[in-house]
Amino acid sequence: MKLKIACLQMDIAFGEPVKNYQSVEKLIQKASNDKPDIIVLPELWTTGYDLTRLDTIADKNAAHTIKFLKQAAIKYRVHFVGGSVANKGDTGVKNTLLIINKKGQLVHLYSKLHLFKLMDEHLYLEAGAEKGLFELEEHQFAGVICYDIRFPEWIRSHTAKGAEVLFVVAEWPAPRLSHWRALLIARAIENQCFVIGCNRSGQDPTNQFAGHSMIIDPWGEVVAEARENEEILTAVIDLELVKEIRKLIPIFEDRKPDYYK
Ligand SMILES: O=C(O)CCC(=O)C(=O)O
Repeated sequence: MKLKIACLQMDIAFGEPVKNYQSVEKLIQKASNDKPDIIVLPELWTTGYDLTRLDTIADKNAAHTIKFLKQAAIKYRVHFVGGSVANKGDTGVKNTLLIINKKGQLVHLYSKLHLFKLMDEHLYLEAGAEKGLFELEEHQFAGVICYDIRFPEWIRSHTAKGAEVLFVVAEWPAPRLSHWRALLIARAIENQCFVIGCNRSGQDPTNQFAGHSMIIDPWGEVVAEARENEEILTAVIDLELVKEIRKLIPIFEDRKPDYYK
């Protein structure tokens, strides 16, 4: 099955959800001219890293964002890996990835498991407890968030269950661009899966972000890569390639998980 992917590599207005919904609405409309199957948004796209104000600006139960993406999914007949948003629940705020299908149904929610202490996430966010696995069009996919890609065992726990594409939504800072590129390519090669990394561009009061969203095939080849500024990055991926490469070098059959404990 072939899928056209569009990553919305966008700048994010710091702590201004209303502005961000408006710019995302325009970007979705623009991306839709190309008739993508899946639109991907970056991490914390409604608020950015305005952590000290998250409690007031987070979306209660992600309800507003879910409604917004459901309407767009139906209007443009497109699936959303809807980036992550600050999602306020009863016990605190989580950094939650939203998967909405083209019928406008909420398919899955995944909240970031590994909180990034270098950016104080652990002081303002609650970690999630669910996996990032989800199904669209009868195929298995996985979605994770930014720092999660530094935990290959977490990613493997998804691909070992059949995920053929790994979506990574991020606010990855520019000083570690070389890590972003190397880690995404490594995750693609070692898991023999497509990796779609959707990063933000621009800056906030403390960070310059890297951009460089990437679409990587299961052989580790970079199919498409954005530069540092706002851009809609598009590519068609063919899931047959996952099957072919997993057959050529059958790492999932050759694994010895009993020895890895
Ligand atoms: O791991 C890194 O270097 C960046 C992680 C990050 O920025 C995040 O998880 O938000």
